Amino acid sequence: MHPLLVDIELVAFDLDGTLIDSVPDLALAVDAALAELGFPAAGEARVRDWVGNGSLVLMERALCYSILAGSGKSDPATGLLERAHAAFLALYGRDPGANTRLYPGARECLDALRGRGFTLVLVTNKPHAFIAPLLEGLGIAEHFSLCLGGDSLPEKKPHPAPLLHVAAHFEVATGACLMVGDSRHDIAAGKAAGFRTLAVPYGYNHGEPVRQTDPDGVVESLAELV
Ligand SMILES: O=C(O)COP(=O)(O)O
Ligand SMILES: [Mg+2]
Repeated sequence: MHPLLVDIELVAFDLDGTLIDSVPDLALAVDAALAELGFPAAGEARVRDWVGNGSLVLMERALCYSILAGSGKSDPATGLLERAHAAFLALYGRDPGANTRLYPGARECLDALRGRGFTLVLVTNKPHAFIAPLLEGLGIAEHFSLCLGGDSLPEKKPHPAPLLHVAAHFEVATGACLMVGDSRHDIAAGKAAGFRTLAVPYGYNHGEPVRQTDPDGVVESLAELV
């Protein structure tokens, strides 16, 4: 077992970029939403760097890019962003898991931790409505005792509120909790909540190495954790 798990009771997992590679489906929905509004596709490589702050910010980044590329302006009107976001939610919601896969090691890690009695929770910035279809499609819904989305509480990561919420809900001291994530928002939220932090370097962190955020540990694969 990884040294970071010593004295840990609860493990909070990020979803996108940590457990699942969801960018293929996110990018399809972003590009389809942009097309509905008359903008050209942004493409998967760009979308990869825009994931991490929830769906509204994702579409804001996509619109800013599209408008900047097309006209030199970078400030989308509020109405346009609302329309783009609504289009994204509808398009992504049709089949959010069609091209989404678990990263190597993720299932083994969840199975092993669950088997050893850890409380597992999911804390993602993704809208809550998409969590169940994705987890059920991948066969990992039963592993989690609680799932929070980016719209479950007034604040989302990097704010510590979702992590403080899960620690309080299960009556576990924050020092006995570990946050596992791929982005600076996960590590910042974990540190601010008093959790131990573990980063995976293969996910989405706005194009920068997540090691720069000084997590307590880094694993190349979640299998290393167990
Ligand atoms: O939806 C996002 O922006 C990111 O979701 P995550 O918190 O699971 O990485
Ligand atoms: Mg993530």
